[in-house]
Amino acid sequence: MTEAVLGIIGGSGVYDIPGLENPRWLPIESPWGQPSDAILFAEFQGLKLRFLPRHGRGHRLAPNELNFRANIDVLKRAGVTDLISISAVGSLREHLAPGTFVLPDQYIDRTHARPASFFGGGIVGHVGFAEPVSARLRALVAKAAGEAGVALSDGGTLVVIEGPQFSTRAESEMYRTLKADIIGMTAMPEAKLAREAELPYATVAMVTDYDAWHPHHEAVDVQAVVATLHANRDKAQALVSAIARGFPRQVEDDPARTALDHAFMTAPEARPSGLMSRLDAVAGRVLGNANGK
Ligand SMILES: CSC[C@H]1O[C@H](OP(=O)(O)O)[C@H](O)[C@@H]1O
Ligand SMILES: Nc1ncnc2[nH]cnc12
Repeated sequence: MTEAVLGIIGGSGVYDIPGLENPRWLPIESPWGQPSDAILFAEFQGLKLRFLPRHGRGHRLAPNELNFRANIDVLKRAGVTDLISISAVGSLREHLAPGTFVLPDQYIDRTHARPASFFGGGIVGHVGFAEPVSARLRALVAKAAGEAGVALSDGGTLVVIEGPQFSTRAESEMYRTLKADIIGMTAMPEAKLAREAELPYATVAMVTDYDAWHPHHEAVDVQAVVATLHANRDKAQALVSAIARGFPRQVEDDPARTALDHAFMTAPEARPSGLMSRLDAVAGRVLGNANGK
């Protein structure tokens, strides 16, 4: 049996997790460049937790400046076995009012200027992504929300835009016609890279605004987002605590853990050794490590 290590990526407004045991911020180096910040190592009732503030402490990095590959790589190096990501999102549906939590089960990727894969440059790999969210993690989060008394809408499609600007009204209306339910700027390529790193992944989204489509609500601005984040801070913390309390202490089966079993096209003898060592944390299980293990 392997011990579970829960990774949490904190989004806008979430730069720390209070109430953890033995917290220590440890910088971790990555061959993929600079991650957003050091990782907060801690425990919670016997569960190992690793927390990374996506935009860095003090919110120094814009969504389009994030080094998503380094972030996923360092979380994997920190021993994370399961990854829950927290995001502030806009609502594209009347019934998803600000303050609502949503657990999307699908994404639409509208980002276009971010490195979105660990593979390429001599090692070609393709992972399946039809079901981008771990159904097991979603069920755990939904159960935790029930226990914490936090209302949560389970399922839905999150469209991810490049940002950092919010959408035009026409774009916002177009995303509604694409059947997207919520809109954000960071779940892609994060979710893709988590899958390539064989990490089960789920987004916990908190609705902060009605984006730009709603006839009776002002178009989104940062002030509105921050106000909703502050007003719902206690709920968000209660949800995170309940997730950690109920999280299994041992690793459970998940299809994401074997995502790389049949992913690589490149013949073993054609794989560049420099790239193999760069992939040691992400894909060492199937590629072997730099020492040829
Ligand atoms: C401050 S609103 C825009 C900003 O908030 C969201 O970030 P995160 O997903 O990290 O919570 C959104 O994606 C944008 O980056
Ligand atoms: N309306 C919106 N669009 C994109 N990202 C967001 N994050 C919070 N609200 C958002």
